[in-house]
Amino acid sequence: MKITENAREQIGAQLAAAAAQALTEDLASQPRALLVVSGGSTPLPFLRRLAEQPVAWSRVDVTLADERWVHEDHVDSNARLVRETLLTGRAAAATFHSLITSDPTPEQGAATVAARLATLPWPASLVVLGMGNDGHTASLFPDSGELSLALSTDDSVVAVRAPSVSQPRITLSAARLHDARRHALHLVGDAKKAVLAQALSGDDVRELPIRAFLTCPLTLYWAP
Ligand SMILES: O=C1O[C@H](COP(=O)(O)O)[C@@H](O)[C@H](O)[C@H]1O
Repeated sequence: MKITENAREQIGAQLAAAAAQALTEDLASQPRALLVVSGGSTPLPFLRRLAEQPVAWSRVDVTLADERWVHEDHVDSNARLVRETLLTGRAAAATFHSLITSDPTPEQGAATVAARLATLPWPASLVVLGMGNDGHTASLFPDSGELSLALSTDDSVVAVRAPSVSQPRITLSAARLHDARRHALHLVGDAKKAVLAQALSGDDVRELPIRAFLTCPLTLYWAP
């Protein structure tokens, strides 16, 4: 295994241990706990490791920070990623809440998804955010016409279209993503480290939407 792969496995394992601890702590004083995870490529080692953790998974709800509006068996589906990595082994007992409906567009499905999310035990025990090289997190894209709405609305979810991505998306709003006891930012690679440094040195959220979460407080899990 290469050194970077090893470091990425290790940081994924550290985040998995922290997520398990957060869920276990909260489950000691509440009947159910909620975990919000991100999609994309970065979370794979984290989700695989988390699936092995000893948590009372039958009392855990899991949902996503955002989703591409594709069928759940599509290669780009974040739900598929969660089902194939996290919802295996011990964590198969968790209850997953998808951000997708059978509606043809996220605009048509958003109300159904919001109603689904309203049944979950907020605040989440942990929201795990990722970040793209353009500073987007969840589906809060700098070039999206819906960015201002997603940053300001009290609604749970927002349908998003952005020139930089091919598929329509649905994202938890900034307000909903803030509604957690703990936040983690999971990044790999020097390019993302540089974007984070840039985000920390300015304050225009529309330029780098990750800035909306830098004061959560946010625990950084980074590997080269
Ligand atoms: O599109 C997305 O991108 C970011 C980062 O993805 P990665 O592949 O670079 O890890 C992710 O956090 C977000 O949830 C996802 O939908």
